Amino acid sequence: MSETPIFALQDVSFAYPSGHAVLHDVNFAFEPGQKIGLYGTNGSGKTTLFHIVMGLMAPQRGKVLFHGRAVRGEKEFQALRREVGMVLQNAEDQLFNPTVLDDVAFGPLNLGMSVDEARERSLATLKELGLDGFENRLTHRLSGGEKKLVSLATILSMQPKVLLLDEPTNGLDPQTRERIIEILAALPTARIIISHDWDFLAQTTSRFMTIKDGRLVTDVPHLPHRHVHAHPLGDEPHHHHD
Ligand SMILES: Nc1ncnc2c1ncn2[C@@H]1O[C@H](COP(=O)(O)OP(=O)(O)OP(=O)(O)O)[C@@H](O)[C@H]1O
Repeated sequence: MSETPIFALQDVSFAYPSGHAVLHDVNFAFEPGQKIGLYGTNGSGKTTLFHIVMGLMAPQRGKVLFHGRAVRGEKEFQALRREVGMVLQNAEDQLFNPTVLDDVAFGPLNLGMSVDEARERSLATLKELGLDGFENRLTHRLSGGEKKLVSLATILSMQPKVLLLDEPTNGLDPQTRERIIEILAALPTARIIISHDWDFLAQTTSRFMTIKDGRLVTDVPHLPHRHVHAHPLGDEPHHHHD
């Protein structure tokens, strides 16, 4: 192996306190530069996997590695979260400040930037996402699509090495979905994207993986766009716009 994975899961098993077992013996190493689409039926454990990587949930067995070393405790997970940014499924959960600028600058300030630097970084990020002039908008008054784009901005403003995106097109109007595709297709940042939107994944990632019966299946071929409807696996992701 040439480069140490940015993060890895080693023999990870997870069950909820209710006893509901979700992940069994998951082994996975995220190599620099990878762009992975993660699909799987509802409730298969995709979001749970993200939460374990971020240190928001602790597995009963196994560990999370960061640059090859086991992550122990909240302080070490904070270091991981400086390089791995998660965009939550529900934008409302990501936005908690009165204005867009406050939300987008929150991460950079947290990373230790000065107020001026954080402001500059935030304005540049908003501009890249086509959100010029949004800085003083009130977050709670934004449309659903605008909230989604701003929630992406709150993570991109920290310039993470890896993006974890949880169903980023879910519930979006077609225009915003297209904008998210354009943004992610142009962005070099490594990523894992959870989605049921096969066409979206084909345009924003270069390989697939899935969770089946608690096991992570990583050797899923990434088919060319035109073969979207001829996927050999039984449970191909479907489009849904609910
Ligand atoms: N706090 C919890 N307590 C008990 N069970 C939970 C809890 N959170 C999630 N689960 C269950 O664990 C399983 C995995 O959930 P998870 O959210 O990881 O699935 P997912 O693959 O992301 O699904 P979806 O596509 O619906 O978001 C589901 O059956 C879910 O109901």
